Amino acid sequence: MTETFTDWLRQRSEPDWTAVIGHPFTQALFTGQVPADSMRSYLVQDFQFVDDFLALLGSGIAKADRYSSRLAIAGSVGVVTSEENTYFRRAFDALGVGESDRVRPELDEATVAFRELMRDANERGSYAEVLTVLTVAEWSYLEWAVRAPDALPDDFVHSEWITLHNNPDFQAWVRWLRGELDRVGAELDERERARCLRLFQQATRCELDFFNAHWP
Ligand SMILES: Cc1ncc(C[n+]2csc(CCO)c2C)c(N)n1
Repeated sequence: MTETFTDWLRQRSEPDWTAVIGHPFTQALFTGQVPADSMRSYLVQDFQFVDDFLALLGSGIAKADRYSSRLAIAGSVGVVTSEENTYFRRAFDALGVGESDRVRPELDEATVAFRELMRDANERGSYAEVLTVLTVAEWSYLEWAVRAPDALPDDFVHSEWITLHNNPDFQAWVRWLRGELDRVGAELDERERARCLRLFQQATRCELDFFNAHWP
């Protein structure tokens, strides 16, 4: 049996990985039972997270080793800057989020930690390291979202946050990201693989802390 690089990374990031993809915040989301205050603080912080994530996608485009990879990453940039963006605006309107919390909220500790990890990968990381952080963020979100039941909550703030992360285009993007990291990972030496593993574990921990920060 051949284990892929991304399987290897995930297996060594337990128990945190499983804690992220079955987090009570996501369970409550499935039934529309995340309290409005938690949903508001989570989305306000996540909007700031997405800003750094977008910068990291740019770093991936710059560092990619071939044209087809740059194109694939550029395609996902379009998603972050269109659909994702209107979701945040509409959700902020529905939740009564004021202008300052949309533009420059006070950042939680968990948001700052994640931002620092992403900025570090952006400024100093190799292509493989950038892909590692992107893969944790996208793959973990796909994994919780595909666990959603068929019947979604009525409130779009809850239901669209689920469908943004389990729709076929998003699944294809995560499949591409994993395949890309598997391809690049196969060429790495032991030291570089170990660096990716450390980053994968740290990013998974950041995901867990991010949910925990908005869950009582
Ligand atoms: C803490 C946190 N981790 C991961 C994601 C997932 N994610 C980050 S940017 C983006 C846009 C699509 O590529 C998606 C789905 C998130 N939103 N918040």
